[in-house]
Amino acid sequence: MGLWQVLKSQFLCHLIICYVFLVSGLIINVVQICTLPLWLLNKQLARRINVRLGYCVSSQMVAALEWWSGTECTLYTEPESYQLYGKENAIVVLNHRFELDFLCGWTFCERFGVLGSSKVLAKKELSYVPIIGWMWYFLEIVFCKRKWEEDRRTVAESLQNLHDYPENFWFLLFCEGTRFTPKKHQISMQVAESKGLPKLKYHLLPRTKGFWVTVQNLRGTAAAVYDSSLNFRNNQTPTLRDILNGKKYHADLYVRRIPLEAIPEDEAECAAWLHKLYQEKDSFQEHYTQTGRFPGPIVTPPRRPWPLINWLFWACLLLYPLGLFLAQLISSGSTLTIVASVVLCSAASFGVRWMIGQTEINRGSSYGNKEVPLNNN
Ligand SMILES: CCCCC/C=C\C/C=C\CCCCCCCC(=O)SCCNC(=O)CCNC(=O)[C@H](O)C(C)(C)COP(=O)(O)OP(=O)(O)OC[C@H]1O[C@@H](n2cnc3c(N)ncnc32)[C@H](O)[C@@H]1OP(=O)(O)O
Ligand SMILES: CCCCCCCCCCCCCCCCCC(=O)OC[C@@H](O)COP(=O)(O)O
Repeated sequence: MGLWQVLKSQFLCHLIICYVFLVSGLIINVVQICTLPLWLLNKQLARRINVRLGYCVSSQMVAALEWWSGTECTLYTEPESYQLYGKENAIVVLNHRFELDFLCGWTFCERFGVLGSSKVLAKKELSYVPIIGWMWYFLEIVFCKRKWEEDRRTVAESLQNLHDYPENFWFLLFCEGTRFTPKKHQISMQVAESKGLPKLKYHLLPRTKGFWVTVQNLRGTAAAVYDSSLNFRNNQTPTLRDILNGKKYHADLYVRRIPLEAIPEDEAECAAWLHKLYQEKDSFQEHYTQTGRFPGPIVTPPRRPWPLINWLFWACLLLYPLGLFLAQLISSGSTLTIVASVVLCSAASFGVRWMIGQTEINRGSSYGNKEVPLNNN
């Protein structure tokens, strides 16, 4: 192991990265709150400002993946489709198997210039996560409770608000609704069987209602669905902790562009279309398992320097006052101040651990884990 690699695994480095993320994130949350009056005066300007503020936060995590861990991301797609990425609004359908799938998604958003404006249909619980969750309110992220009776109205309304969004965006949908575990897979395949649908090997059975409501409400706003399949080389399943430790991975992403007009408007037909899509996605994963690659040509966009520059900017801004504060703290010799600082640091460290825990599959929700009465035809 080289010296640089040893350095990356040091707790002090993680402390610095987390400190910069935490403090800059909270500053950005405060600035976002300050943009509230602007929403009344000039909504489009407020949105554009928030896109850039959001970028300052999300791109720090992208920088950790691309520059700190050095993870490589390869894109398999048709060159004609590649020309359009980042230049139109799109609905992205991605498999949900990895703790880092959202971060790989963000990386591609960054490379195509839509990171600040990227959106997702996210579970409501994520809106309470400090910094990221709070930031998402201002980025008009669509939250759902995963209870269709409650979601059908709120999700449709939030999607309608995106009609006049001033920047190109990608709207991410994890149609599986939860991350893959063997138990959730087993239960969802029982549901598939009860519905007379073919079994999937690499995916959970997709939930079709969110997809239908998204497509219907973004017709005229989004031009296409990007059917995306992610995998990591050598069967690896990286975690956010691995990335903080500077471990390098190689992600492969396969994207097919499907014009939105190709998707049926009728709810039942749209559901059938999505089930067929997931059967195709399953065959792409099988191809990957057999051959170690996805079908189609490779056209990988290079990583860009902006996430690193953004991180360096915040690091310079925030590490200097921290150094001054620590020097003063030590020279003051006040036990009370020292104890108060230690308590504050411990609370912050606990907070970061909790946030990282949100990305871990073994701390995931029980959604899709419960046996359902199988009375569907
Ligand atoms: C190109 C690179 C990528 C670019 C990336 C772009 C942008 C990045 C932006 C941000 C990144 C941040 C990422 C953050 C990640 C956060 C993601 C999440 O939070 S995922 C969880 C929330 N999202 C979803 O759940 C979406 C999918 N769900 C739905 O669509 C649901 O329908 C719903 C709208 C949420 C409603 O939920 P509900 O539970 O009420 O679902 P249903 O009504 O659909 O369920 C009943 C239905 O399902 C059948 N059923 C029952 N059990 C199961 C089971 N175990 N598996 C499958 N199906 C099941 C049941 O029979 C009913 O069937 P039917 O519909 O026929 O009646
Ligand atoms: C620069 C790097 C600094 C690192 C410091 C720590 C930062 C921690 C940030 C945490 C950000 C969390 C936001 C995104 C989390 C996405 C997790 C996810 O994918 O959600 C899962 C849901 O889809 C389904 O949930 P389950 O039903 O599987 O349960």
